[in-house]
Amino acid sequence: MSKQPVTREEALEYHQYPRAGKLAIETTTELKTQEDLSKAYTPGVAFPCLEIEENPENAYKYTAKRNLVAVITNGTAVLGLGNIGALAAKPVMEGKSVLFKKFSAIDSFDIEVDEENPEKFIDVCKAIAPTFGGINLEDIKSPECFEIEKRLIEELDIPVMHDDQHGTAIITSAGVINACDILGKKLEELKVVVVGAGAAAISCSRMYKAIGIKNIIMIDSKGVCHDGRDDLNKFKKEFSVKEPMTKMDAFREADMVLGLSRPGTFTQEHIAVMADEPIVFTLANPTPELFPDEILAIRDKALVGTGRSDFNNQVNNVIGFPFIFRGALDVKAKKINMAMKKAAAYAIADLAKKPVTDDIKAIFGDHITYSKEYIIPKPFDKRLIVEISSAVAKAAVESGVAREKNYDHEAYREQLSKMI
Ligand SMILES: O=C([O-])CC(=O)C(=O)O
Ligand SMILES: [Mg+2]
Repeated sequence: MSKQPVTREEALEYHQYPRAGKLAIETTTELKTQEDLSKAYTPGVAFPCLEIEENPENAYKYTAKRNLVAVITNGTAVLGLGNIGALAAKPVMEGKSVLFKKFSAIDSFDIEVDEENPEKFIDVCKAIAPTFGGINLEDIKSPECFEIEKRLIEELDIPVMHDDQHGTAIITSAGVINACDILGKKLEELKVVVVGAGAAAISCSRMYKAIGIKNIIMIDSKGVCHDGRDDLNKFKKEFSVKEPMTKMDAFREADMVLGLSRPGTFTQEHIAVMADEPIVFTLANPTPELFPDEILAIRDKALVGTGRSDFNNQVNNVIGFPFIFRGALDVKAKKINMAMKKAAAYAIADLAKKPVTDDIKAIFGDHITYSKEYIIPKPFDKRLIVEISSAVAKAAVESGVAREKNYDHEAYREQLSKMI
């Protein structure tokens, strides 16, 4: 049984009115008089141009670069919809831009690049990079996404993050840390089945290892990734198990399944053979691998999370990218590194343990407390920006990737608390 709280008609209407799309551009300076015009445009505009020519750092002072992120895709792996192309990906990218603006006051352009060739795509990103303070890569298929991100990180001096990899890894790490805490399971003893072997799956599995999980079995569209297979790319090989086994074997007594694939890749029969109080994250978007009611019908003690806004435990990268970039931009970080990602994951996990604020209770009801039904903060929690962005900024400063030399943690937290 599937729940469809948002209808197609409602969603289409939302996108069509009051005007087509979800974004517009606004100006930040006055432009009323002839004098304003002379400052904003020629001749006055030449002065900041020359300042920047002399010292590129001045772009952070005289242009919108400092608070501007590009949301870039080529449309090759959009949500769980697959390769729907650059143009059809535009609503998702506009959506990400809206989230940047609403949740962390970051301006962004959505950029849909009709180019599947990784080298050419990298060239496009590098060529437009001067405009931006950061680049959020989105919905680019694997394995190409790994090389694209790696090269851009190496070759650009602004933070570049492929959100489907690291955003998802950070959030699901926070989720699994808290799920284990609540269920009394230990990360080191957890048996985890990862269904899907794309960008998010690989990145989550890497981060799970970094937080102490040892037993991971990865399943792609052909079955369990094991050493006897000759069709695995080097990323899947990182997680291949020694001996062949069936999907059902993989699920037997597993403590957790992380679904990052598409609807129907595992079923109630698989959930039925999992360990006591299984952790089930069905994160395919928009339609999960299995719906929560289908999971709970067969295992009423399961701890369930989806990627969607309409169920408990929304394990979605919206909790991460707006705040991670906020912290990175504010200390003019050159990169987003593992120290910053881990800091974000623990900040998210810790926030869920604190009592929720009245405005969250007003939306979701008084019952919202740290429990199986609430392991991850809600996207509308105003404390997210303070906790995550400050944790990321501090980690950037401490790990030596920040350009900002006078970072004051308490003052920054204070500033963040007034931002949204
Ligand atoms: O857009 C979302 O809800 C999460 C995401 O990045 C994806 O599914 O690709
Ligand atoms: Mg995505």
